[in-house]
Parts: sequence; C-alpha cells; structure tokens
Amino acid sequence: MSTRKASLKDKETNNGTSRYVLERCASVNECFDISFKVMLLGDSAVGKTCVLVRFKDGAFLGGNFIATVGIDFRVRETPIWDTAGQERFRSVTHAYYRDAQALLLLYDITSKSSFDNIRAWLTEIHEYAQKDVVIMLLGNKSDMVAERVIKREEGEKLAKEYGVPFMETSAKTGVNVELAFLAVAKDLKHRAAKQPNEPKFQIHDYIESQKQKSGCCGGYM
Ligand SMILES: Nc1nc2c(ncn2[C@@H]2O[C@H](COP(=O)(O)OP(=O)(O)OP(=O)(O)O)[C@@H](O)[C@H]2O)c(=O)[nH]1
Repeated sequence: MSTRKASLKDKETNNGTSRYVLERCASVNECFDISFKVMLLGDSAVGKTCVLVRFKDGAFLGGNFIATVGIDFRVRETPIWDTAGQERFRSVTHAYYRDAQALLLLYDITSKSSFDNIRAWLTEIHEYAQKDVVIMLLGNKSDMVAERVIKREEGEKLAKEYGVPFMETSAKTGVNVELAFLAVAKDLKHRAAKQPNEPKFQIHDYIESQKQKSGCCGGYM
C-alpha cells in the first residue's frame, strides 16, 4: 500500500486519478512517497481474496470458491499480498510476511474454527512478522446474519486482548472494507512521517471518527 505524492486525501476522494498516475509510472517507487507491504492472512475460505478484490475493484467474487495457491498478488495503489489459508502453504506464507508492514487477519463470522484459529495465527505472527507490524483483526461475511456463529462482541474481546483494532467486514456488501485498508494506510503513513515529539496515530480513534462521519452505524462496525 502506498501514499501518492499528491497526498492521501487525494487518494480517498479520487481513485480514478490514482489509477491514471500509476499507469504512467515506470515503477511504484517513481510515483509514491512511501510504499508498504500489506498482507491478508487467515484460514482458508474466510474471504481474503474477496476482501482484496472488493477493495481493489469494488466488486464481489461470488459463486464458486477457488482456493488461493500459495500467494496471490494484486495492485491498487501498489501491490497487496493475498495468502493461501491452507496449512500446506504456510511455509510459503511465513517467508513473505517476514517483511510485511501490515497484516489484515481475517476470520469468518459463520465459522467457529476460523475464529478459534485466530490465536494460532497471532502466535505465528509474533514469531515470524516484524515486531512493529500493524495488525488489524477482521470478522468477515457480516452480511451472513442468519448463519452467524461468532458474536461481534467476541471479536471485539479477542482484539482487545491482543491490543489490535477490530472491525466486521463484508466483501459481499463492501461494508468496512475500504475503511479497514484506509485505517491501516493512515497508521503506516503516520509512522513513516512521525516526528519524535508527535503523538502516536490512534487507529481506534480514526475508525471511530469515520463511523461518526458516516452517521453512526451506517456501514461501519
Ligand atoms: N456472503 C459472503 N460470502 C463471502 C464473503 N467473502 C467471501 N465469501 C465467499 O467465501 C468463499 C471463500 O472466499 P475467498 O475469498 O476465496 O477465501 P480465501 O480466504 O481467499 O480462501 P483461500 O484462498 O483458500 O485462503 C467464496 O465462496 C466467497 O464467495 C462475504 O463477505 N460474504
């Protein structure tokens, strides 16, 4: 994920321009001030590819489920890495997330096992990822109200226990997908540009302020 030289505000309000600029650059570094490696992690079928496609293309990949083999790779402002959730690809994934600056860790609100495995994912992250990596926990498929088995409060409690921000998302409706990526981008950008005496960017506060702007509950959390 990168911030354009034009400013992040510009990116938020004018995606068309961002794409136009990227097409005219020989490389990502030529067009952007900072670039970050962001990865999506979580069990197989929690919706990592769909969340990424929703963010990148604003579309939902419904229909047949095709598991990611190893690592998939897409570009919005810059490359974002989609990993395979299946156990047999874990060693490939470890190698890649060693140098990631941000990790979006997903579970499926209709799958108890995917939620229970979050602790194991966090243990792995602490073992393999960078110490200061930005982590966000996402409870995906929030549109599947009738099939829900994990309450929002359970997700919030787990996130609080590990000190990471949390949101429920839906790749199908798009709820919170943009906000999740944007909050992570803002945090990374603040870290990169932070002066020694400047207060730390509070990702929770940013998410809350965006919720307020959207008129409470109108799409966020
Ligand atoms: N209703 C609903 N279905 C979703 C959502 N996100 C993903 N799905 C469905 O869940 C299935 C798995 O989605 P993927 O995005 O391929 O899952 P993944 O985590 O990338 O899976 P791996 O590549 O095996 O790691 C697909 O059938 C999707 O259509 C969502 O937000 N809502």
